[in-house]
Amino acid sequence: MRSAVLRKEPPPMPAPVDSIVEVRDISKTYGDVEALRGIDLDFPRGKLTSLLGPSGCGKTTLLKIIAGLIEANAGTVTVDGKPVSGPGPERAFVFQDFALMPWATVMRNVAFGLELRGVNKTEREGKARHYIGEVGLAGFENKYPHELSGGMRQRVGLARALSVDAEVLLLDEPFSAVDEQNRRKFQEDLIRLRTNQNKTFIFVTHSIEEAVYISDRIVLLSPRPGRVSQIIEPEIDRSGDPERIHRDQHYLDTVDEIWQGLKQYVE
Ligand SMILES: Nc1ncnc2c1ncn2[C@@H]1O[C@H](COP(=O)(O)OP(=O)(O)OP(=O)(O)O)[C@@H](O)[C@H]1O
Repeated sequence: MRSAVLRKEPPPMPAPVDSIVEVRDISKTYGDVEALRGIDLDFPRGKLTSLLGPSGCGKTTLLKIIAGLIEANAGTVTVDGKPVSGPGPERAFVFQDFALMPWATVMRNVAFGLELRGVNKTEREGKARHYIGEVGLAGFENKYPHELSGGMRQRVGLARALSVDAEVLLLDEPFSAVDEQNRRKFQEDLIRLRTNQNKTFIFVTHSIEEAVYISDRIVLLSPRPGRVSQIIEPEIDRSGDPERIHRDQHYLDTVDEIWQGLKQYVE
């Protein structure tokens, strides 16, 4: 006799996430200030993850620990399974203030990372020219930083990070110093670059709208000491007109959901 018991199929195994950066139990204090406590995070390869949270929750600190620019008090960061003990060629940091050399042209600034690695002039300038084009600065190769707008200087910083072929790009509020128009334009460029270049981006921002608009995944940190409070995957369809996306109900609902979670921390 056949059993009457209906057996349920076991649930399908979730697809394994291919993480390029793994953060395990990271804590950081500055003197008496506890900035981060017990951070565990995986950053999927080829995706853009934003770190979002109230001012002072340790977003920049976490980014700099991943970059190897500052040391954690406890915990580990690995990139492709290798422990981070300082800056490395597989990671590039785009600074908030662009950190350009004022006495050097756009070309030299963009090629500088390659120059430091001993790449010959023809090769490094070829590569730099390609990325200058990718970030929309073709024709500005021989200009100096003071001849460029804030938005353009920021693009130079991004082109420099792209040209060293780092797999992971770490961006610390790259849009904070530019006007709204440039910000929108750059967000779109970043979405395009993420798709075309297949790089992993880790991005610090203050803006919920920006995080939802550009991110595959958003990590919400709680107020100091920063801990992971929520991970959101906005799943926005970015194929259409950016204006339409900004009015899309799913986009607006996601922004609101994050705001509801964050507003308790804002006086
Ligand atoms: N070098 C430092 N020395 C002492 N305290 C520091 C240092 N750097 C950061 N802090 C403190 O650690 C905490 C976390 O700073 P961090 O800049 O990482 O936060 P954040 O979330 O990026 O802030 P914001 O959103 O305001 O840029 C803050 O309270 C900050 O004042």
